[in-house]
Amino acid sequence: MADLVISGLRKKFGTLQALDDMSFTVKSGEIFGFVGSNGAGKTTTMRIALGVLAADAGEVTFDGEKLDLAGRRHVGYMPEERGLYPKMKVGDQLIYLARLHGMSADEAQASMEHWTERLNIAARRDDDVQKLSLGNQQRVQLAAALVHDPKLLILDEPFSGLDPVAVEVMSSVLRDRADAGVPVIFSSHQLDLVERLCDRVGIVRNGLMVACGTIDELRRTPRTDIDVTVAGDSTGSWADGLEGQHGIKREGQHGDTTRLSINTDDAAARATIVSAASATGRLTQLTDRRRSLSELFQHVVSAEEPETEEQTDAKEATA
Ligand SMILES: Nc1ncnc2c1ncn2[C@@H]1O[C@H](COP(=O)(O)OP(=O)(O)OP(=O)(O)O)[C@@H](O)[C@H]1O
Repeated sequence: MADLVISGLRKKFGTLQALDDMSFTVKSGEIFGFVGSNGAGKTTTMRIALGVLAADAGEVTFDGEKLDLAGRRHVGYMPEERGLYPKMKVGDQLIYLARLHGMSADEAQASMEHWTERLNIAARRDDDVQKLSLGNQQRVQLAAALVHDPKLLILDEPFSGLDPVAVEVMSSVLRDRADAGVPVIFSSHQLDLVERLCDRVGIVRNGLMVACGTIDELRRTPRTDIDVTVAGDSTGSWADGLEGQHGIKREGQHGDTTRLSINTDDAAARATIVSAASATGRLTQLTDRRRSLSELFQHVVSAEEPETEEQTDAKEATA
């Protein structure tokens, strides 16, 4: 299996620990969404995978082999700082990049024609890159990542700044590549898009992968949100102090009907909620809420920082 495996990457910039034991796998044929707050360590991870930056520790393998210079010829990379030659024509530039990666002149020409057509920029082949709109430059940048028929795709925020049509074109290209067996990893802050497109998602915080899996796996957190609507109660206070609840949000009120969202980690809480609600008024709705990726993200990223050993020691010393 041609999987990309990132194991135990560590990277310090001065005193800043940008990556702290970053580990995850992107499987052959899947689209992996790499998300996290600004500065969480996504670009640093991708740069190390590509070899533009050296790690302090850890390794990156592809298809079971350490990803070295030879292996990197088979990677399609879209850097965060876009890297095209502004004064070169789109077609010439793509052919040049394909040739650099070892394609023959005929293969490079055919591949350039294929990708410029697929990405709807065929009419711009003879334009200098600098004359294109930013969105079209981004399409060329994706074509540059694809033109040498890579076996692995690493894309840093490929969707930022694209119009909805371009988003659809890029999404379908990534899905096709994944269907052809290519592992695809991309970073993004567009969580709706990540949720729609990705087979698996990794959420990074402070240089560490803190949650990783399919959206459904990520939803199976120990806690659930239960939406409850009760008629005959205009306060919603019936739920205050219920056993097993970790937070109550008032979602709405209409006349004497109140809707609450109760966050709970207790399997028995549902029964407690039903009996407390029924004792207050008429229970008209009770559903487990499916959290969006955006809600999961907020939950994971804003979770309390685990204490460091030093902090625990300091607390114990002052106790
Ligand atoms: N060359 C560098 N020198 C010093 N610090 C750096 C360097 N590159 C990155 N950093 C720092 O490392 C941390 C991780 O940065 P990184 O660019 O990997 O985050 P990111 O998750 O890609 O963020 P964003 O979503 O904003 O693009 C940040 O605090 C950043 O300021």
